[in-house]
Amino acid sequence: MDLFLHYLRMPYLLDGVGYTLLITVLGLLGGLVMGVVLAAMQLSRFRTLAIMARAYSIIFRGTPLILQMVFCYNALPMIGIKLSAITAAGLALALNEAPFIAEILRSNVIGVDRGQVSAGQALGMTPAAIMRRVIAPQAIRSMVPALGNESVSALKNSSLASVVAVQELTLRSTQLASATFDFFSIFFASGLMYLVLTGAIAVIQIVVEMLLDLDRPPPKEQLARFLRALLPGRGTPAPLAPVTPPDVAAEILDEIATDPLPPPSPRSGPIDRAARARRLAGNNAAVEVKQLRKSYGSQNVLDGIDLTVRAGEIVALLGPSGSGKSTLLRCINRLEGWQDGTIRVGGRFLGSDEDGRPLSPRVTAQMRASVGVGMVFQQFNLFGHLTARENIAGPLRWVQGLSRLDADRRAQELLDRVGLAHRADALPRHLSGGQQQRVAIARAVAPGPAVLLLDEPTSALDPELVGEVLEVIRRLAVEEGLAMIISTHQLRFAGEVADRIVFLAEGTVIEQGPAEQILRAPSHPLTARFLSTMNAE
Ligand SMILES: Nc1ncnc2c1ncn2[C@@H]1O[C@H](COP(=O)(O)OP(=O)(O)OP(=O)(O)O)[C@@H](O)[C@H]1O
Repeated sequence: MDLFLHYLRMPYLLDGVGYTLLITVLGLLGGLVMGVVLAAMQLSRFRTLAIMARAYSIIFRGTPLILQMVFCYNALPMIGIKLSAITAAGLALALNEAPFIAEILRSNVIGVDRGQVSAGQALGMTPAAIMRRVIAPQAIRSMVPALGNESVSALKNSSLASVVAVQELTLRSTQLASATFDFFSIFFASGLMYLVLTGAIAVIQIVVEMLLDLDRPPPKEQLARFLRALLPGRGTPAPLAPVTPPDVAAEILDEIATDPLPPPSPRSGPIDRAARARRLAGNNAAVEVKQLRKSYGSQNVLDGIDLTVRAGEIVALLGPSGSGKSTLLRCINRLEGWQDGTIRVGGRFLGSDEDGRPLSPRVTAQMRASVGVGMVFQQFNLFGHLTARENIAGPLRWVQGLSRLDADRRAQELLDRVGLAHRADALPRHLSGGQQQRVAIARAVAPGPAVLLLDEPTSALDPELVGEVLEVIRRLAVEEGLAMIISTHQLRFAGEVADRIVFLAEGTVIEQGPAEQILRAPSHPLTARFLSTMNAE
């Protein structure tokens, strides 16, 4: 035991720990920088960059680290690059770690829900803003455990630096053991030193995970949890965690509790359809679709669509599943490209110049914001790491440039109008589907768009939640006089709010006209069949 303690304190071995740490840090930092570059190359739109990054990964993941160390130390001098043993070992470790770290980064980036990316685009966020505000914060949270693993593995791999005579812990332990024949005590002591280092990495990982935990309890509770994690089974026994965490309980209570909408504004009342139609006829076109053709491979999805929606007009898109309603809405917002035809929103070609040449994603995003087109998605697509308030206020700051105070004020006002002021600090996953969609509608309306596109906003909801969402659409969009194109299967709602119904089948408009007329007396047999099926359900 004395010998073991003696080796534990021995400066010769402790210096070895220093070298081990130095190589590990060099390898991890270098690997992280190169990993970010490799991941960016693989995710880039340029195929050549992606292929180069992939080739690098194949080479450096597929060859042993020990060979890479020898190569950096012994072969590089032949082409005039002479490195010290420590630098060569650090470089080799970095070159080897880079593809592994790149894969961790890449898989976590592509793992972020694509719907949130579409929502960011629809809000006018540039690709860089989406990466910084939406993807990175969520990807970083989920990559911490894998990076923790990678750090431990790098620390252990640093022992291979002994092959180029770096005086790290393993080399010094073996040298000492060969000289003293005290194998057991020396290797036991150096093993414990490695354990302390990997334990430190585990502690750092726990702390980072706790700091990034979105459901983080107050700091006091956090400290207690940290101590419990550090000292399992020591000290006062921790009270049993409640079976139902407070947030989940709040969520369940919230589902049960009614959160009534505020009373409707005095503006809502019976509509004089004829007067409204006359007024709308004189308005400018908010959306103009001409001869739009879109196909996925050999499948024609939109086949020569013509559609004009005037400012303030509400158009309901009806049609069987697969008729192309969502695709049409996504094309209007330039979330999709198309093969032929033109689309103007607010008189401008969204995403292309006057000659039809496509603009960059960044310029398209800025155009979306300046034209004023918002979108509500079937799957809500709220940013999962942000509270209800931040989901609304964030884009107002990042895209519209509002101050934090003004953005928060506007978000709170809208949450109030959709009856969710009391849930402003809740994360999307703690809200019911109906509540999430109400926040999503408030978020789309917040910048004051001229055109609002709604892609089956109630079809992912349980029947009892549909009514509250339709009521919010009525209050926030209909009463505000936005031009609206809503794809829906809610015939009654369409009849109540839409000025016009456009019926789509197999990518073509087969019938359109005043909502009342289409719903009461459709002229096309396909429309009639669709309506009778829907009414029967
Ligand atoms: N990214 C895609 N790749 C290939 N095919 C697609 C893609 N998106 C849509 N489609 C196809 O295009 C057609 C139209 O789809 P779309 O979602 O626009 O229809 P929809 O009328 O909105 O249907 P639903 O009411 O079920 O949502 C479908 O046949 C669908 O399979």
